[in-house]
Amino acid sequence: MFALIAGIYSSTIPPPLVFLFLGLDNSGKTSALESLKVLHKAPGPSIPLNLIRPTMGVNNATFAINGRSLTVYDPAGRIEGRRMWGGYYKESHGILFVVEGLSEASTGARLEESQLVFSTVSASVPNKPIAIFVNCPDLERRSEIGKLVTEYFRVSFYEGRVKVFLGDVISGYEGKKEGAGEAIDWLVKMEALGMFNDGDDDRPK
Ligand SMILES: Nc1nc2c(ncn2[C@@H]2O[C@H](COP(=O)(O)OP(=O)(O)OP(=O)(O)O)[C@@H](O)[C@H]2O)c(=O)[nH]1
Ligand SMILES: [Mg+2]
Repeated sequence: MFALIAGIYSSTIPPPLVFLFLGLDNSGKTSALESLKVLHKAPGPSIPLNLIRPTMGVNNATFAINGRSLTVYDPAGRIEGRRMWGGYYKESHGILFVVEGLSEASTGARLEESQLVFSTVSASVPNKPIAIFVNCPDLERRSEIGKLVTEYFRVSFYEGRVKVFLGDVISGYEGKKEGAGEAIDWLVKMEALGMFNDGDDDRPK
């Protein structure tokens, strides 16, 4: 009887959504994750911004947004770490791609490398939503850098599958839904609407 009730109960609870945080090393993936844990009151401690170190391997966290449970994987962004990214594509419902929007990092080789990595990721997951979070603490230059990334990453080419969000991670730590917070809400909404669902049967529904 207990097994029957437990079975009925578990069949009414949707499995967690899975989101993958990608982007170059030092772009702010782990900071974004930790700020989202604060914003959404995730169980357990969150790491303060000044104690976050480069990721070796993969971080993960599970928390809820509007009652829907979600799991985030946050792998290392270094070149060696990028090799493991592909192992998470299939089970992911969407991707949050972080671009470092510091003035000096948003031009030249770093932006070029970020765009190249982004285009490889978007080609590898052709039917899943990708939120680009431009992590730009410089409020005055934020919209200019956001426009630059939008054009350079050819966001309009993706016809709604890719969307840019501007902000920094401090706002999440302060409980404000801006940048990464809005990006993750958009990913949840895209999944709820069944947008860009590639019908991958192995992925949790
Ligand atoms: N002040 C400030 N510092 C930030 C912000 N975002 C990231 N940082 C800092 O930037 C550094 C790199 O951030 P991480 O979150 O470790 O970057 P990552 O993308 O996870 O890097 P890897 O783990 O190496 O792939 C950390 O020292 C953060 O404290 C921000 O919005 N404001
Ligand atoms: Mg990290």
